[in-house]
Amino acid sequence: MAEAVPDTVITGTHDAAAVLISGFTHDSRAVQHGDLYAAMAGATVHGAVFAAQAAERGAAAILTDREGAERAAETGLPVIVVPSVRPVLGPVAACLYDQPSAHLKMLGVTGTNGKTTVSYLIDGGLRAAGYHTGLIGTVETRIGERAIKSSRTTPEAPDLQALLAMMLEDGVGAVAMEVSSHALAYGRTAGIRYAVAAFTNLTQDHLDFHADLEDYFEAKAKLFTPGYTEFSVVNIDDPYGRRIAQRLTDADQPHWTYSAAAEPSAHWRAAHVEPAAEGSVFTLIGPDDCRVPASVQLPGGFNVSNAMAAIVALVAAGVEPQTAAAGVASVAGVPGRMQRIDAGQPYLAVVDFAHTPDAIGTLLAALRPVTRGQVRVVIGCGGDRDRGKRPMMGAAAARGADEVILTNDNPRSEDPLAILEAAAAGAREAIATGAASAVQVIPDRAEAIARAVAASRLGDTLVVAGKGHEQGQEIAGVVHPFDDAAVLRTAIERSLTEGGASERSMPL
Ligand SMILES: CC(=O)N[C@H]1[C@@H](OP(=O)(O)OP(=O)(O)OC[C@H]2O[C@@H](n3ccc(=O)[nH]c3=O)[C@H](O)[C@@H]2O)O[C@H](CO)[C@@H](O)[C@@H]1O[C@H](C)C(=O)N[C@@H](C)C(=O)N[C@H](CCC(=O)O)C(=O)O
Ligand SMILES: Nc1ncnc2c1ncn2[C@@H]1O[C@H](COP(=O)(O)OP(=O)(O)OP(=O)(O)O)[C@@H](O)[C@H]1O
Ligand SMILES: N[C@H](CCC[C@H](N)C(=O)O)C(=O)O
Ligand SMILES: [Mg+2]
Repeated sequence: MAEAVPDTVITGTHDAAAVLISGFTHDSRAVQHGDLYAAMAGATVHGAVFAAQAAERGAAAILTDREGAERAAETGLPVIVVPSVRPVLGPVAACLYDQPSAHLKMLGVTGTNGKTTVSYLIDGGLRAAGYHTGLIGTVETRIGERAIKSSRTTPEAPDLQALLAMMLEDGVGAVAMEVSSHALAYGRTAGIRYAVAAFTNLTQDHLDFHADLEDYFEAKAKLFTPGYTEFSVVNIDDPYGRRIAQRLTDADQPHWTYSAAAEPSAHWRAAHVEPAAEGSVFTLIGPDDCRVPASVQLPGGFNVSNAMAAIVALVAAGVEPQTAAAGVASVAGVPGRMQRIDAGQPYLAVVDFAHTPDAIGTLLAALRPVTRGQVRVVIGCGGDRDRGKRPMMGAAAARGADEVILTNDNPRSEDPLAILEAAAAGAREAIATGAASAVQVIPDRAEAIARAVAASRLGDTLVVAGKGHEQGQEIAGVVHPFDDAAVLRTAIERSLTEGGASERSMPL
């Protein structure tokens, strides 16, 4: 392993060469007997502070930097000292698990919105092509039919490589995975080379982590360079996608562009798009006169774009276009994405994961044409995340919906009312400049949903946005069980039998 990492120093009283490592983790709380514990500098603490805990839990050795070396040595375990731990996590983990990704067809998806959706659609296409598949992303990790709950969109490198090793062991041949900008900035995917990577779009998010939009873009753009990916698939309806495509063209790197807006210069274009409440049917036109009848069971024009990303990525990975399209068409839904809740109510009720200004605008624009009455949205903004997007989210909601109910969405360590006020300020601004929307603030999410249900009438659309598949509401560091789909269903059922709703609300 030392050869994999330059400038490595091994210290300690043991014969390090003879130490057997059975696993690898960066979290002392997850150490199992025989693990190598990576003690790294974090934003809040240095992992070496937990070296003793790792040793107690049975760590076999510690990987750290100069700052952590002394504390690590105090455990008496062999210590491997490298200049910086994060950059070597990927290569070391890949080495310890015997380079699992080298034996897997890896397909990566990045972009602000659509990663989870496109990954599920790719998974459908891979299955149609006969692959035993792996899936890694926000909602879950799947090894064939076995699902493991995800805690991250893209796991830290030791966990990621361990998952890939489990997949290989299980006979998986191809993996669809989300690659977040955090992952690219931190090098979580180092040690993996993607056969194909797809770019969906880029709009404001995560500016708590990235210095600015340009920094966020450059993190995403890394994936479309030869060290990361062999073949790139890029949405040129998006201005940042056009920049990536231009770079690929300039560097003569293999790539395909796609456009749901039928941009003539795109390698792949959508034609004859027929949108419907249940999804869309379209024709995919590609190089060499390729014409493929395609469809996607997820409603909204943006899901035509997502379906194109998936089909084009699959074809780039060697799947026949018809098979790829059939596999994508077979995906019945993605948990918490445009998920319809039907409890017999006379209006459309949907749970969706829109939690960026662009996603909220896109979502509401997609729901308007299928709504005869009012569009009503229940939405909040996460705490300890990009503060700049909150007024933008409030404004997007006010511009797209007739009625907006602002409510809590994981306030985390922040004051919930301060977060709501930031979103409300954006909504007020939008209304002052022409948006015709009624906005109210109901901090308690279950109450907000009940109030929205009580207001809904025949032909309306009610969308509960921002939490999608999430199963918890994090308030002051405590995660309370909360499932939008279940709460919405119960509220609808109750309204159908009892009618009425709570009277408590706060004026905007
Ligand atoms: C901003 C970010 O990504 N932060 C990550 C970062 O945290 P940090 O630098 O603050 O770490 P720290 O708390 O100072 O700890 C330093 C080290 O001590 C270790 N430690 C800490 C405590 C302890 O008891 N024992 C222990 O070993 C930690 O594991 C870490 O290795 O390193 C930690 C260890 O790997 C991560 O858990 C943590 O992710 C946090 C939980 C997080 O919320 N990340 C989110 C924002 C994230 O990564 N999101 C993206 C994108 C989401 C999307 O758009 O889909 C994702 O890919 O999920
Ligand atoms: N192509 C798209 N363009 C704009 N908005 C989209 C697009 N695809 C999905 N969305 C919106 O974004 C939400 C999140 O979609 P999805 O979960 O697929 O994205 P993601 O990139 O995985 O998000 P995250 O970064 O949180 O994991 C959806 O619920 C929908 O409202
Ligand atoms: N991957 C995103 C999900 C946000 C979902 C939303 N419910 C929130 O809590 O802000 C994040 O961690 O920023
Ligand atoms: Mg995701």
